Amino acid sequence: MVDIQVLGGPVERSEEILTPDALAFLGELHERFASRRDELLAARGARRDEASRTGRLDFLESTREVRESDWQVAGAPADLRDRRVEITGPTERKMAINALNSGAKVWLADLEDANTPHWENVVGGQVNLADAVRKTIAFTSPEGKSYALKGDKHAVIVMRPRGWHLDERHLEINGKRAVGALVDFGLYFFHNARELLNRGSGPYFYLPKMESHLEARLWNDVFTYAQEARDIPHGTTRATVLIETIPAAFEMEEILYELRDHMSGLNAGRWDYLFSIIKYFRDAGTDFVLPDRNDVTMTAPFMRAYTELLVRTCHKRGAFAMGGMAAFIPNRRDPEVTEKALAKVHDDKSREAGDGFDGSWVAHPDLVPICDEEFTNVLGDNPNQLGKLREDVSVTAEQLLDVRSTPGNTTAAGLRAAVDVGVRYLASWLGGNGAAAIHNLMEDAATAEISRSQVWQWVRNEVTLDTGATVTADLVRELLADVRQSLTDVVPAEHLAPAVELFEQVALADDFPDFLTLPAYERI
Ligand SMILES: CC(=O)SCCNC(=O)CCNC(=O)[C@H](O)C(C)(C)COP(=O)(O)OP(=O)(O)OC[C@H]1O[C@@H](n2cnc3c(N)ncnc32)[C@H](O)[C@@H]1OP(=O)(O)O
Ligand SMILES: O=CC(=O)O
Ligand SMILES: [Mg+2]
Repeated sequence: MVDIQVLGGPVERSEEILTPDALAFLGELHERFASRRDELLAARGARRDEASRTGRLDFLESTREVRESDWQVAGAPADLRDRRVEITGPTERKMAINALNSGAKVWLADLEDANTPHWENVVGGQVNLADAVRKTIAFTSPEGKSYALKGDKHAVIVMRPRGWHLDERHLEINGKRAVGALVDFGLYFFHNARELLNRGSGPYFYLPKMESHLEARLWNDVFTYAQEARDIPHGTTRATVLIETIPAAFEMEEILYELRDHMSGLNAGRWDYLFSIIKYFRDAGTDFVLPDRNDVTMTAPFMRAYTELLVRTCHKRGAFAMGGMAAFIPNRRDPEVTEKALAKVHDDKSREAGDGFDGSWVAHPDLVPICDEEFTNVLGDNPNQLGKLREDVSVTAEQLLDVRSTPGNTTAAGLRAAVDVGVRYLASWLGGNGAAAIHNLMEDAATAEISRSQVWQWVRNEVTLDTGATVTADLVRELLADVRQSLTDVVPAEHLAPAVELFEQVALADDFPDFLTLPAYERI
């Protein structure tokens, strides 16, 4: 008998989500899969240490057969054949309605990078998703503005659960914290899979931050079990996997293969990818030092290698290739900011469409028409460009790892920006907002990881700035004090002090903390 304890406080309508049957389903998932999750997390560390020591990663010899044999992933379900524009965002009620009404083909309903896993967000997000699936979702803002779904065409919901590394401490299963990914997946699947199928859609997921095909195999086994247990036809659950860690870039084909019955595509999650490179090669010396974050664009040679390989690999296997997030966001009160953001997003989406991606992401409803236009320019009447095989592309391990050729500078302004943005974002995250507009850019857990890991990397490598100063822990502490002072009237006091402490912890610890959300979670 599985012992399940709900330790989280009351959340409105939680009794509709945390039903005895739903909790029993979570218990079954944990009995079958939680220990495998633990083993896979342990394996990550060993591989990372080796890569960090040698500065090398390569395609796996043990899976050569998978790369060289002939196979295809399952065909796309009808409502995922055209994914030219996808809007991402947290599952907060008003934003959920705005996303569904935005004109995007897909809403990536995010319980991950854009979400603080406060218990209210975890359970409240599931309430909102259940209403969104049933199209009953409505909301009245404190100012009295009413929100409801408009018309009869809404974005298809693709939910993103937490990555494998995060636990859910408000649920204990057999005396241990629950696995965040299984909680998010399990509750959504339990309450919505059948309903979605009855409505001509299905339980669709974005799967984040995986580091190997064995982690994809675990997801595939979870899907297979969940379908059997809930009497849902095999293969109706679908995954789009984010290739957003450097080891996963070496296992794209293997990941597609593991999930082939449930596969929808791969996505180029550029922000976590950059973070992962810093993390993986943290002790591999100056060859992996990245310049200022703003200098690292998608045209850097190693980023071109990654995205080109992703399109080539997906289309060879019949899977969708999905583009990533340009962080520039419009500001309805500032036309100049908006004009700049629209131009940047045009460029980004135009390059992705030209490269062969089948669609891409935007962070804001006002960007939906830009992405739509750029993809429609290339797709015309076709729903996707799976037929564009990109046989011209051939990418080597050296090209994927060629960080050294990235043009850019390491500047004092870049260092200060990393500290400033990192602290502001952590304060927002602690306050319950996992996505925030900061200096006209979208910031979320992935971009914040870059800020803090870049500071860590520059200290570790004693990087010289444009001013001639060397980056040291003391210099960063001085900056942190200065940034803290400058934010006293900007950031609520209750979040500022913990955000500063947390930033210092994740940017200056001797041993690189794996994820900033791990220590941050202990503070909420
Ligand atoms: C690296 C990655 O993983 S990227 C994916 C994860 N990140 C995300 O999903 C971030 C998504 N974007 C957002 O969360 C938001 O756009 C933010 C936080 C960056 C900016 O939000 P705001 O400051 O509220 O923007 P703004 O004031 O311009 O919003 C205008 C309207 O658009 C809505 N809106 C803005 N972004 C979104 C969105 N992504 N989805 C739905 N509605 C949105 C707002 O709710 C607001 O609605 P209202 O007029 O009815 O009040
Ligand atoms: O999840 C997306 C990313 O860029 O990270
Ligand atoms: Mg990410």
